Amino acid sequence: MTEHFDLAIIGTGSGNSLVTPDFDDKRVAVIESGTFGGTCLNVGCIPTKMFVYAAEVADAVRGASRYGVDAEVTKVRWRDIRDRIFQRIDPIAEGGKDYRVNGPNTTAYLGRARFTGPRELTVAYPDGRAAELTADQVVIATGAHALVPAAISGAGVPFHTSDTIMRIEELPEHLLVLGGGFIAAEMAHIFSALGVRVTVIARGEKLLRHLDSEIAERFTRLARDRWDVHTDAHVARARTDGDAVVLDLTDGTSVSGDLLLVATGRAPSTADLQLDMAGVRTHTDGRVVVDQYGRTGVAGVWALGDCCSPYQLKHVANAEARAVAHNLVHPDDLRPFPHRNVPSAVFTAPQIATLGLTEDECVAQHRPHVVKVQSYGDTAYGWAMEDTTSVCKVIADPHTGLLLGAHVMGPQASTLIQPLIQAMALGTPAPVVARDQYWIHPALAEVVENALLGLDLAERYPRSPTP
Ligand SMILES: Cc1cc2nc3c(=O)[nH]c(=O)nc-3n(C[C@H](O)[C@H](O)[C@H](O)COP(=O)(O)OP(=O)(O)OC[C@H]3O[C@@H](n4cnc5c(N)ncnc54)[C@H](O)[C@@H]3O)c2cc1C
Ligand SMILES: NC(=O)c1ccc[n+]([C@@H]2O[C@H](COP(=O)([O-])OP(=O)(O)OC[C@H]3O[C@@H](n4cnc5c(N)ncnc54)[C@H](O)[C@@H]3O)[C@@H](O)[C@H]2O)c1
Repeated sequence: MTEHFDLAIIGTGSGNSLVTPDFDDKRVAVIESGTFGGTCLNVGCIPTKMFVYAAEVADAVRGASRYGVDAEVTKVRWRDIRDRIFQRIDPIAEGGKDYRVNGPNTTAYLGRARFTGPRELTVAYPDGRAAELTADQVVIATGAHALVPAAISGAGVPFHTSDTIMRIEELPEHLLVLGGGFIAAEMAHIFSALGVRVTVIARGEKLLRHLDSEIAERFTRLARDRWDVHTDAHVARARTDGDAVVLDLTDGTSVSGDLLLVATGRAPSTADLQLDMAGVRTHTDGRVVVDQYGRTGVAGVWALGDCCSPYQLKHVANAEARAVAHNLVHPDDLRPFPHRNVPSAVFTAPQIATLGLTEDECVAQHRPHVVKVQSYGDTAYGWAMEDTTSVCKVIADPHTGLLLGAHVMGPQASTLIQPLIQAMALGTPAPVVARDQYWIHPALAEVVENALLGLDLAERYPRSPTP
């Protein structure tokens, strides 16, 4: 029997938040083929950052003697670290599922959805059964999944992705990380801080190539001190040698380790949705085509998050979900996806946060710009930390004083960048941000204050009256 709903949501990551009070007296189908709560909660942002915290504690202990405090890491209890994390997360996912299964206005379909018509779906259950449903409105929120290059998947070698590596039973001695992006940098940090030897194999000439090139270069230099980093490296063949996984590289060298993590990007999970049956179009990379409001072009069919977004970031997926939640019930007052000035952070060591244009992009776009690179080490808190490598780089328009970009690499970068995110969001000129508020002395935030004051803009912005 085909059931009919007011709203059907495919995917319970950010999609789960669409069941707002607006639907209290409506019928909502929530469809999930994996673990309730999606990537961020189960295999993404949250567990990785809980591991990162443990990694930072271990690194702090190792670096303590610099401050005259002798300490050492005598043991890493991997299973305890792992279990602290998942014993907290797993019940949340389970509770989220129960809430939808037993919700007064929700029906949970725990299987894989595909379209059979514009607002018609089949859900295939793991036991082979299937259910049919229709809905007035359907939201595609199916996220993305790890991409594994054919050189690995076709070779029959054992490998992990970020979906599985956080639940392993024992730490390896030597981890190979294929990729040079977000996940590679975060996982290399976690595992090396926990005592694992790490080799990173990246096809670019530097790690984290999406960053401002000065930051990426500085980071790659620091990474080489901690990990065995192979750049410009391409896998010709993957094989096993006893218990070891071996990657033969095209330059004739080989790397070998006892565990392989593949972190080579994530593709939108849209291939098996039969979107053509609904008339929903996709980009060549598989992302659902949507307009600025999340509309697919097929009446009543929407999309949000990693399955359609140019940003694979949870704060963006959540912001898109807030827009779609509004748009579903306000067809005459649509809210756009907030895609301007999207910040991100890589929780590696050192932490990196980024916002807006890179210096290279300013040059390429012929944007007049001024730049200041402020070292943490030139501020009082930086002295306390004995910091020699961390920086806050700000880029501004010399005519308006408005920030064009900000790039912070060092401790607390993801927090330090927040006043710069606010300045860009609110359109506040850099000198105004720097001068028209207090900066607590001698807090680390003085790095940001000094970066802004160091921009060559001062003449245009005389000090405003004391607030
Ligand atoms: C290791 C890792 C670390 C990350 N760290 C961060 C971070 O620190 N900060 C940050 O901003 N972002 C981070 N991200 C990215 C972030 O997790 C994603 O951008 C975000 O979770 C995407 O949310 P979503 O709702 O679009 O998709 P998801 O959360 O992936 O939800 C999609 C859901 O749809 C389900 N599904 C898929 N297809 C079907 C189908 N056909 N039928 C039924 N259900 C289906 C899936 O099982 C999944 O549960 C990280 C990602 C990873 C992998
Ligand atoms: N802190 C965060 O916000 C955070 C953390 C993790 C993941 N994420 C999100 O998840 C996405 C996926 O992460 P990711 O690290 O897998 O992707 P990524 O795009 O950040 O990096 C992919 C890396 O793999 C390399 N690569 C791609 N194809 C390859 C191939 N065939 N062979 C060898 N190398 C190849 C790329 O050159 C790049 O270095 C990120 O783009 C990010 O949006 C965010």
